[in-house]
Amino acid sequence: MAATSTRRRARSDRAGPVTTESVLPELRTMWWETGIRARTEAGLFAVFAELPKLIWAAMRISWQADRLRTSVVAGATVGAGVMSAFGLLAAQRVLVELFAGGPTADKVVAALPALAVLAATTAARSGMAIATGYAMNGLTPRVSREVERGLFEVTTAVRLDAFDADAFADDMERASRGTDSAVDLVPASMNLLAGLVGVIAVAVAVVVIHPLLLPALLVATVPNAWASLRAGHLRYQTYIAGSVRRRRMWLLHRLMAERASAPELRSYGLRRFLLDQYDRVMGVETDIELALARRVTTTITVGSMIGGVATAVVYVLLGLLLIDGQIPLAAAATCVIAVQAAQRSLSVVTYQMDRVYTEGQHFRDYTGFMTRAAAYLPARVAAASPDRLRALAIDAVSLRYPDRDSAAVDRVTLTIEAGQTVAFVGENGSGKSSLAAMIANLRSPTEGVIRWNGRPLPEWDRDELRGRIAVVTQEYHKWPFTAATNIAIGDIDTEAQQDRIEAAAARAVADEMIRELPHGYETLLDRTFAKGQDLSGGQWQRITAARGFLRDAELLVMDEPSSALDPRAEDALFQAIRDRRGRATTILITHRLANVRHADRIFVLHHGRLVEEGTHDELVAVGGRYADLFTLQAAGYADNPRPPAPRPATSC
Ligand SMILES: Nc1ncnc2c1ncn2[C@@H]1O[C@H](COP(=O)(O)OP(=O)(O)OP(=O)(O)O)[C@@H](O)[C@H]1O
Repeated sequence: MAATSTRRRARSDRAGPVTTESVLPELRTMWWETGIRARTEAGLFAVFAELPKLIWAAMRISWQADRLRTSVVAGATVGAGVMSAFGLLAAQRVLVELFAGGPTADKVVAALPALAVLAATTAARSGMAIATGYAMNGLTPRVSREVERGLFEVTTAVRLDAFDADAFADDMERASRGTDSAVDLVPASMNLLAGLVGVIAVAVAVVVIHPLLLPALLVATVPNAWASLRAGHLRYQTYIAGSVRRRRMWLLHRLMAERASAPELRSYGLRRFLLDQYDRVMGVETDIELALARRVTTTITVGSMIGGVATAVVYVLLGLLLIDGQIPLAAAATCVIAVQAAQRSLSVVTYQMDRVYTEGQHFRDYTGFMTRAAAYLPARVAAASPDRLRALAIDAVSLRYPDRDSAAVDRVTLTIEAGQTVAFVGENGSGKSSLAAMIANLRSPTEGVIRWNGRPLPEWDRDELRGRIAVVTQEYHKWPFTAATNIAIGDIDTEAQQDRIEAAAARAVADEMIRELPHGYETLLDRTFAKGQDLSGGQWQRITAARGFLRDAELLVMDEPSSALDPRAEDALFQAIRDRRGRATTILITHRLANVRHADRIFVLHHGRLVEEGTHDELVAVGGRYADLFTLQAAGYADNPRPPAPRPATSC
C-alpha cells in the first residue's frame, strides 16, 4: 500500500502535479490590481478630499433617476437640520425661563412661546423625516434601475474584442458590484448630508452658548470619525485584492454545483481535485478576511477609546465652566443636550462617511468602467444603408488577438459573389471562425478591409448590415426560452409568426422533433424552470440552424452547423443550404468535407493564411492540402481503408 502511494507520488512529481497555481494562475497579483491598490493607499486626507466628489456623483445619479424625489429628499434633509438648530435654541430659551426667579406659574407662562416653537420644530422635523423616508423608498429602485440599465446598455453594446481582454472581465465584475453600491450610496450621501447639517446646527447653537465648547466637541468626535474611515479604507483594499480570487471562487462554485459540468465531473472523478482547489482558494480568502478583521477591530477599538476619553474631557470642562460661574445653569443644561445631539449627529456622520467612502469607491468602479468601456463601443459614423449584396471582397485582412504572438487570420484576400455557397476549410485553429466573424461584422480586422459591394463594412449602417447577415456560430448559446422563442430570436426585430418559425424549423429538420416535446413549440428549454426540458446536442444544433434560417438572410454564415447531427439530419440540413444557391449567399465552415463538394468555391486556410482555393474538383486535381484532408476522410468510409499490417513471419 505504502509502496503504491510512493510510486504514485513519484509519478506525479515527474509529471508535475496539477496545482492551484498551475490551474488558477490568476491568483498571482496582476498589474492592474497593483495600480488600484496604490490608489486606495492614499491617506485619509485624500478620503476627505474625495467625499464631496462622491456626494456630488450620488446627487447626480439620483437627480437623473428621479428629479422630484431627489428634490424632496434634499429639501427635507436641509430643512430638518435647520429645524434642529431652532429646536435647540428654543430648548435653551425654555430652560432660561424655567431657571429664572419668580413664581413657577409665571415662569411656565413665560416659557410657553419658546415651548410652542420647540413643539413646532419637533413636529416639522418629524414630518420632514417621514417625507424623506417616503421619497427615498421610491428613489432607491429608480436609482438601481438607472445604473443597472446603464451598465447593461454598455455591456451589450461593446465590441466582441472587449471580452478578450482579461482586465475587462474583472472591471465588469467590480462595476456590477458598483451598481449595488449606487443604491446604498444615494441614501448614505443623503444621510451624511443630514448628519452634517445636524452637526452644523448643533455647532452654531454651541458657539452661541460658549465658543470654547466647540473645540471640545471636535476632540470628542474626531477619533471615531478617523476609525470609521480607516476601517472602510481597509475593507476596500481587501475587496480589490480579492477580485480575481472571487472570480475563481465563482467559477469553482459553478463547476461543482451546476448541471452542465456534473456529468464530466463524475466521469473524470474531478470531485477531489475541485474540492482541493476550493480549499486552497478559500484558505487564501479566509486568511485575508481574518487579517482584515484584526486590523479593523484594532482600528475601531483605538478610535472608541480615544473618543470616550475625549467625551469625558468635554463634560469635565463643562463642570469647571459652571463652577467658575462662566456659564449660567440653563446654558450648561442646554449644553449637555447639545453635546448629546452633536454626538448623535456625528456618529451618523462618521458612520455615513464610512459608507459613502466605501460604497463610493465601488461606485467609482462602476463609473470608471463606464468610461473605459466607452473605448470598446463601436464608432458612430454617419453610415449608408447597404444595398443588396452583390459581392464581398476580403482584402489583405488580418486578425490578431491580444496576447497572441501569431495572427489568427493572416493577410487573407478573397472574393465571394452574391448567390454563391462557399466553404472555409482547414485544420483546427486555422482561422476559419475568426475570418467568418470578421465577415459577419462581429469582429473588426486588425489589418486590411472587408468590402460589401465595394464599400468597407464600417461605412454601412451597422444595424441594417446586421439585419442582412445571419450567423450560426459554432459555440451557439442555449437561450433559456421556449423552443419557438429560441428560433424567433433569429429575427428579433420582426414580430414572431408561428408559420415562419415552423418553416425555418422544417428546413433545419427541427420541426418534428419540437412537436414531440411535451409542450411542442412552447416547451421551455431550460431545466432550471418548472416543466423546463433539455435537448440533446444534435437537437440543440437543429434549433440553432433553424434560428439561422428564419430570416432567409442575404448572407448566412454557418460555422460547424452539423457536428452533432445524425446522418439523415445532416443530409437534410445541407440540402436546405444548397437550396439557397443562386438566391442568397452562404459561407459554410465544416470539417465534413463531403458536404463542401458542391460549394461554388472552397477556401483552404492554414495557420491563418489562405493556402488554396478552387472548386472541389480543382483542389483534388491539384493534390494539395485539401486533397490530403479529403482523401484521409474518404478513406474512413472506404470498404477496406488500410491494408492490414503484415503479420510477423513465424517459423513452423
Ligand atoms: N477569443 C480569442 N482569443 C484569443 N485567441 C483566439 C480567440 N479565438 C480564437 N483564437 C485563436 O485563433 C486561432 C484561430 O481560431 P479559430 O477559432 O478562428 O480557428 P478555426 O479554424 O475556426 O478552428 P476550429 O476548426 O477548431 O473551429 C486559434 O489559434 C485560436 O486559439
